[in-house]
Amino acid sequence: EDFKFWKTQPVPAIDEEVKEDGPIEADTPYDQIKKEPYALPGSFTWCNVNIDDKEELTELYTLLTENYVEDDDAMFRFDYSAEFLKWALQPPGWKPQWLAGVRVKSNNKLVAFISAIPATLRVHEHKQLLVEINFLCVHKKLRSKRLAPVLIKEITRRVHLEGTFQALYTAGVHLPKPISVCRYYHRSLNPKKLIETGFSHLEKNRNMAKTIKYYRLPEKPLIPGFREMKAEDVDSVQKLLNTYLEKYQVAPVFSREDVEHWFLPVDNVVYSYVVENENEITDFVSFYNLPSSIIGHPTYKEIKAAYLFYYFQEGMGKKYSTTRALINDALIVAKSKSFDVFNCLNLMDNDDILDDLKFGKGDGLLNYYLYNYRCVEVKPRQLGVVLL
Ligand SMILES: COc1cccc(CC(=N)NC(=O)c2cccnc2OC2CCNCC2)c1
Repeated sequence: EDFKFWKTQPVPAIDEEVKEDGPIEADTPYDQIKKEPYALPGSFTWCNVNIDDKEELTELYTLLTENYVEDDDAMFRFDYSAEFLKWALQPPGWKPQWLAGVRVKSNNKLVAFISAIPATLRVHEHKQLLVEINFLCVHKKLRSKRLAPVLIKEITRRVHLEGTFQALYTAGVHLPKPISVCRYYHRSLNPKKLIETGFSHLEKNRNMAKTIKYYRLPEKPLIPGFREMKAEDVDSVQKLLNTYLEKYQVAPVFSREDVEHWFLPVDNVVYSYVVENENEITDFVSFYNLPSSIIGHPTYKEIKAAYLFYYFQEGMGKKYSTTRALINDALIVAKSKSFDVFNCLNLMDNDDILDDLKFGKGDGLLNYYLYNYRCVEVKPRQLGVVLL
């Protein structure tokens, strides 16, 4: 019945009104942490998915591309690429035992997965070392065997063993208890394909020809000094991004290594740009490549989707660009790289530009959660953390 598992976990009750921030339970002393993995149903066994091994990386890719998150109408499924997964799962401080898989004993088939990566998150004034949980996936044929609770307990145990007791995660489903509830938005770049695949529909009073014109973008970015980020920019980006994110109530704090890993461009994975004028970086914007398979479509197989990642503007950001101009240049570059759609959430300052830049409201919500940490509710525009 409702939230049987979550009622056993250190998270606020669904109807609790959180009044102050803080851990829900104390750190577990090492000698009280279970040293052996949680029991799995008979024919399954735990493994660490070794994504440095090409075959195992492909096994993980295949599990996710066939069984991971779909949209509410089961028309699209995330299709994270193998290169993307390697990037997403091996940031500074990553641990092999935090890429937990479940295999069938008889044929060694990978049938479930969950991951944790380290991060530093500032919650109001408190800097919290925690993990980001992501890619929880159970093969479609093993649903309702109550495997997800076991995966969550096992990754929690493995994270506890490394001395970490808080986590951050997102989900489309409403669980006890979101720290923030965000809406998602889409900006058409290739409206013809999006309409033909059913991702979006023609607005009333706007035929296809008018729709193509409505979403048309320039060939090249408009902001003077807008260029790809490079290694020499890392120090400036780290300083200016961490400073910019201080305006949000909940936001990550990036080390220099974090900035190198998350923002130096990687073909087909992450795209990052800076605005440089008079030898000074004043603006930054990034987006990541997350295509979606189109389930059972005869002609189109994929939606090429870009997802807004982090950005900043120095000072009041009015010197060279506004948030609008900055995201607009990201749209222009994404279009020039043949993305079909540009997605984002209404967090950070995104809400200010959604209408002007012709984003349409998505049909769903993305809930943000903290594990073992009470946090007074955060409005989306006060949230500065973007997960993959
Ligand atoms: C278009 O293909 C889809 C395939 C699967 C699910 C969805 C809807 C959806 N759930 N979208 C989002 O969660 C989303 C929408 C805008 C921006 N970021 C998002 O999610 C990110 C962050 C959380 N992990 C998934 C990727 C769409």
